[in-house]
Amino acid sequence: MIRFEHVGMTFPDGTRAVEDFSLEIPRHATVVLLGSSGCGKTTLLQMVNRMVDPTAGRVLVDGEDVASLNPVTLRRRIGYVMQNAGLLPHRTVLDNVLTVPRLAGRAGAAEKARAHELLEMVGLTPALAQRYPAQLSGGQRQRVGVARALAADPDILLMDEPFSAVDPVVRADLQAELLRIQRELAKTILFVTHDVDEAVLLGDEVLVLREGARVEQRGTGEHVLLRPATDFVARFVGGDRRRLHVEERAGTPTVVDAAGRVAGTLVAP
Ligand SMILES: Nc1ncnc2c1ncn2[C@@H]1O[C@H](COP(=O)(O)OP(=O)(O)OP(=O)(O)O)[C@@H](O)[C@H]1O
Repeated sequence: MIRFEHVGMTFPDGTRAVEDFSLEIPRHATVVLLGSSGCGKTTLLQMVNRMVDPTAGRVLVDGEDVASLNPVTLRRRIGYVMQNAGLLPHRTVLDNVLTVPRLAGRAGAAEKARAHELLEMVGLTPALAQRYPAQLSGGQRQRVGVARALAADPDILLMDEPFSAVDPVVRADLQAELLRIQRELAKTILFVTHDVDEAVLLGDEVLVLREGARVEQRGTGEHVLLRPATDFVARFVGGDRRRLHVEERAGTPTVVDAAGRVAGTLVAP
């Protein structure tokens, strides 16, 4: 469980990245922070693993104030997947996945076997384990990033626009893979994106943010699409340009993609 209690962040240069933000993310849920560039999404995410310490309020992980926890120990408990994967270039794929176990002094046969399992889980063939990041495609690198984040078996995954640097087809594959992994592993996921379709697809709950991490709307993705609470949300989720839209099917508001396939039904919040 992750809980933000009235957090604020004013950087030393006076930039007020987060004004007053509160949120509780239940265990095993995926919550998506959706908003345009600079609205404070990354700052919020990084408060959870103490890459940023808020200047107001507090963040709790499983009931503990993260400010009271050692940042290094905390980060080993929390998986972090960033844009462009952030792999170590001079380490093989396998070694990259073993980064956290190695830091914790546990990179024996059992951890190596688990790393191979994780690579398979994210859809990579065993032959890739000995390659270096530069010898992989962007999509493969992102998969390694996800495997690395899972290697310490964390309860929490922080994902900061993890799929934004790949083409739409690879992106759709990675999203499907994440949904499958989440069904199997049931992590608590905080996911940042500026892609509305991605937010609707992945989020049990979606928060639409604007500058200062002000919450314009929160609810299921379908609700945000069907009933934008403000003009800002309506503009942000667009109308005609959406791949996903809502239409009435057999009396039920149904989310349909551009090809007419059903992506979900609307459930009251
Ligand atoms: N170290 C810093 N010092 C000063 N301002 C900062 C710092 N880090 C971030 N900011 C500012 O805080 C605001 C929020 O930044 P943040 O990276 O959280 O936004 P974001 O929503 O994640 O954006 P993006 O989608 O572009 O990654 C921005 O105005 C940014 O310029």
